[in-house]
Amino acid sequence: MTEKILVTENVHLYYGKKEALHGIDLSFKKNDITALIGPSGSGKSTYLRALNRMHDLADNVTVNGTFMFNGQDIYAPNTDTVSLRQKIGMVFQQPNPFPFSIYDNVAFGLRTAGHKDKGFLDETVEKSLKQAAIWDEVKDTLHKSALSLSGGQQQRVSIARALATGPDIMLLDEPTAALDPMSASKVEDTMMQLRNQLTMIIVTHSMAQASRISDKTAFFMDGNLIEFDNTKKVFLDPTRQETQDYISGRFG
Ligand SMILES: Nc1ncnc2c1ncn2[C@@H]1O[C@H](COP(=O)(O)OP(=O)(O)OP(=O)(O)O)[C@@H](O)[C@H]1O
Repeated sequence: MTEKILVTENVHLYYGKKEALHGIDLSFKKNDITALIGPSGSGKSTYLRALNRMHDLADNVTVNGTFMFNGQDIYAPNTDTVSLRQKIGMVFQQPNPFPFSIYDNVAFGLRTAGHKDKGFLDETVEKSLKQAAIWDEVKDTLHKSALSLSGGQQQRVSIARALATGPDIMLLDEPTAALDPMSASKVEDTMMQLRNQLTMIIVTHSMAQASRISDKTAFFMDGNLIEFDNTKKVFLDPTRQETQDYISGRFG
């Protein structure tokens, strides 16, 4: 049996009275990379943000449905959202380092979780920056401000920060969209290197990126999941006409 790390069923989400997701059923296999694709406004980011309860921070959002992470109910009233987000980390479109040093950025989640031991922090910061494929570029400047780095480097530091707390799942919302092509390709390489180490769910507008890096692709339209399958199948032989039209650039 294939192991599903995250199972969502019948997900409905409302912004005020407006229904943005109309009953999404989507499950993720451990260590798969899944691309969420679809036209602007189709609900990809809305769905992604529901997976680690980012909508809790807004007061007009209602989320209904089942969200099970390793058999645990993400929306159970006793869920600690800080530890949830350490296990289901997030990387955003705009690199968002804190105005601290590179080291302090990566150590941030560990310190929040109460880790103080310098040896442990040093080791984990180094390991995370290596995993995010940026160690060689920053190892001599760890105490410089993260804001002094290029956009692509900042994005890899953001990935390292998310990795430091040992997530099982990483949510990435258009992580390369704000970067120049060279930086985008480095961030994409980083994701490829993380393949098999954790489960990744990535929202992307780049069909080329989705087909290059993902195992599975989910196509969203108007708040509905239209098609979900192996990436090759979705791109080469989609079942639904809407998917075909979207990937061939007829709309979106
Ligand atoms: N904070 C919000 N308040 C009200 N409506 C919202 C909010 N955020 C998104 N929406 C609406 O929810 C729907 C889905 O938006 P969402 O951003 O999830 O789409 P998307 O597929 O990620 O789009 P894009 O590719 O442009 O990022 C859209 O109709 C959008 O206008």
